[in-house]
Amino acid sequence: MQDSNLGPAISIRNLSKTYAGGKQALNDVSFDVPAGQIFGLLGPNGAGKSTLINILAGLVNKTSGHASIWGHDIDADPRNAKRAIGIVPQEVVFDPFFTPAEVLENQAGFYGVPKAARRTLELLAAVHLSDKANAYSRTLSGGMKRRLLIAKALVHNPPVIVLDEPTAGVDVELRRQLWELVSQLNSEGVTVVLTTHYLEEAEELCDRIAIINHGRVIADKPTRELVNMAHEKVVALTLSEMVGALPTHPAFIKCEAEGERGLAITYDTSRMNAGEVLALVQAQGLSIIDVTTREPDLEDVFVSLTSAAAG
Ligand SMILES: Nc1ncnc2c1ncn2[C@@H]1O[C@H](COP(=O)(O)OP(=O)(O)OP(=O)(O)O)[C@@H](O)[C@H]1O
Repeated sequence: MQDSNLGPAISIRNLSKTYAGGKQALNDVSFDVPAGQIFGLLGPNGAGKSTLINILAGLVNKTSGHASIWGHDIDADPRNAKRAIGIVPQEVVFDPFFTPAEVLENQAGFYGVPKAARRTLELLAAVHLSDKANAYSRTLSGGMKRRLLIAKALVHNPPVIVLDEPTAGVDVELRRQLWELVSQLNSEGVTVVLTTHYLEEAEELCDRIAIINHGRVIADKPTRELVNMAHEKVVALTLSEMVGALPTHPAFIKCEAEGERGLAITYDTSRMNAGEVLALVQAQGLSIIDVTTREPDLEDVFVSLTSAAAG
């Protein structure tokens, strides 16, 4: 059973990692993963996400700083820190001659889970693999293997699981299934950390998101707040006649003609609202016959934050 923990599920303080060749993969990283949440760790390729996960998993040694999992410091109490976390790796690695039930039994044995406390059939049911319990792993589809990996990470009943790019390269249907599985686990009380390249996935699933870039944390906020950081919106207008001179205003970030009678205005939402944009366009003598707007999304924020940090 899980021991109780009143603090964050994961706490990371001033964590740095420089690899033997001199590459600094993490530079003074600090953040908390609140217990009970789905937490997204985002960043471009090479940002340091895998390094961070591998440190938590005990597979890579940090250079300096501290990390604790469910209240257990990874240096002072590595045994309990490891027992508190289940890692779902990016790559699917199974012995093809074991069956899903055997894969889970072997993993339970590895963690020293007594036979009576094992949950093999329950876990297979949770990942919708009951009917494959005794099939060879090599006969499973890619999606089934990914689900089996999740069950494998759960055999020791960890309060925290980390999924490294769980939906990389999977089709839309399987992605939806995995999202449901993650949400279901979370609703049962498991804290979930996931890394992903799909911003839509992070926006849909995660309560909170940290963005890491060049080994540094450049944002760490509730998802809603992060998305609202994009102070840009677009109104697309269809005008009754050809656009001559494009309308201008200091709060317009961009104004572009689209086709013969279209106009796309990107404006600063901290300075005006859509109604004011329309009024300004009309005041410049243009007659509007249709309007659509586009909400900012996580991608807008991600691009602006990571490109700002690169500059
Ligand atoms: N074992 C290693 N030895 C030397 N450098 C490494 C090692 N592992 C990773 N790096 C370097 O550290 C940096 C961070 O890599 P890391 O794999 O943590 O990034 P990532 O954010 O997980 O990227 P990706 O999304 O591509 O997996 C990269 O520049 C990478 O080349």
